[in-house]
Amino acid sequence: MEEALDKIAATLASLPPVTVPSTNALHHILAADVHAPRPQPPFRASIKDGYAVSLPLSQPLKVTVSSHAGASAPTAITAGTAAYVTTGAPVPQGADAVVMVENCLCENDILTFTEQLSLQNGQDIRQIGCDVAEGELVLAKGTYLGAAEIGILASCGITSLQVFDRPVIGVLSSGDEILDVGNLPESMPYGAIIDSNRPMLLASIQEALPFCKPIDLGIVPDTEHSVRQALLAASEKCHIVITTGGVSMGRRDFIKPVLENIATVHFGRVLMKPGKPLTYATLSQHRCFLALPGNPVSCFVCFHLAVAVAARRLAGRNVNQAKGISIDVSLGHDIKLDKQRPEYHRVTLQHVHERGFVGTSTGKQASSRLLSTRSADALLMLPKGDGVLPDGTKVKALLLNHYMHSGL
Ligand SMILES: Nc1nc2c(c(=O)[nH]1)N[C@H]1C(S)=C(S)[C@@H](COP(=O)(O)OP(=O)(O)OC[C@H]3O[C@@H](n4cnc5c(N)ncnc54)[C@H](O)[C@@H]3O)O[C@H]1N2
Ligand code: MOO
Repeated sequence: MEEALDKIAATLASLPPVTVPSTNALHHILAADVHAPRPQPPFRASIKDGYAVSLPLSQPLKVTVSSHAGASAPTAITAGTAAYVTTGAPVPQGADAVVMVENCLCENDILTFTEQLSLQNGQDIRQIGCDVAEGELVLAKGTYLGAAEIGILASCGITSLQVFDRPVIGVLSSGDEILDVGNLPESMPYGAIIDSNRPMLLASIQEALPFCKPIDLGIVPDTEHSVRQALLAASEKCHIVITTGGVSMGRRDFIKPVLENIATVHFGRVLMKPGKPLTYATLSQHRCFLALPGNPVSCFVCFHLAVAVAARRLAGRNVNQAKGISIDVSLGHDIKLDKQRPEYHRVTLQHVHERGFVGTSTGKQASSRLLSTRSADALLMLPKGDGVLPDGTKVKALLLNHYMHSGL
């Protein structure tokens, strides 16, 4: 599987940069460094509600100036005078420190102090540029733009910026037996199956890859002609086309032969459980197909492994970041290994004192049993082998909905 993921990461590249208004920048990845056009604060600002004074301190002082947040530049103070200042307000020239109101007594604009004060030069004053210097690099190329970054852009007064275009991912189900859940007949025909893959994958894109745009491509019947037409049409409007079903060895499994005909197939089988028939093909370094097995759980697992890598790569992540985040998890109970294939076992995670993250299996791991994905937080990456891994064994686990900032 590692090799397959490396292949996906190596054959795709970031989509071209586009300019977007910063109000639409959420979930994008920055395509160019952003520098602060002005310092913050842009003027010396008071940290407290109080009185700006010059040093050395004397008393009483005459309060000659009042400076509020948002006011225009206040008049300078001179020896023997002070300025009333609110938090965030400009500190007048001539002032060296601010004394907070709790330490002051002011009657008829005559200011005295309630205790002996030893003030440092600059005390309770934010100097110009102390938060952000003019020209400072505030967001580097490659940064994922979440809520915090949107705030930083606004605080710098940046209204448009260069980001990598968002990958468009189309989801197509295949199979004569597959029915749309929104359009079910009164009585279900014999052999019919409700399409759970498409709703699950469209939701997974929104949940795990919020930087992508999902497109519902519906259901295609099992004929070579319709599969071919559907894939060609989909590839015109999508960067990634996900298909589900029809990718194994059956007589009506047309996805693979069609892909071989219209694209470059890089692999058509992977030693993994579930997901063995996973197939990957490209049209260019910006357009690809990921043909996922029809079994619902295989679909779920292949999405979090293969589709996620492709999407992160197109969205601007480098080869290493595209692979997602795995953490050490301690098994909460014995787990039997598969003799033939490395397995991606669905677990919930709890953080337990002195044990760290403990993984508990979601139960029977059959690739048809979608309940094995219920509430799953991670995929344990189990090696193939004989026997069981005992309770407490440390195993790597891929986080399913992990932290965007540390690698997406
Ligand atoms: N002779 C072999 N047969 C199979 C092999 C093999 O190596 N040799 N591999 C098996 C493995 S592993 C898998 S996984 C499946 C994958 O088969 P397909 O991708 O061709 O999927 P289908 O046959 O179309 O469907 C499999 C299963 O999933 C149900 N399904 C399909 N689409 C949906 C959907 N949208 N929503 C819900 N359920 C869906 C379908 O009804 C079938 O039950 O192949 C094995 N066979
Ligand atoms: O690999 Mo299949 O995906 O066992 O069900």
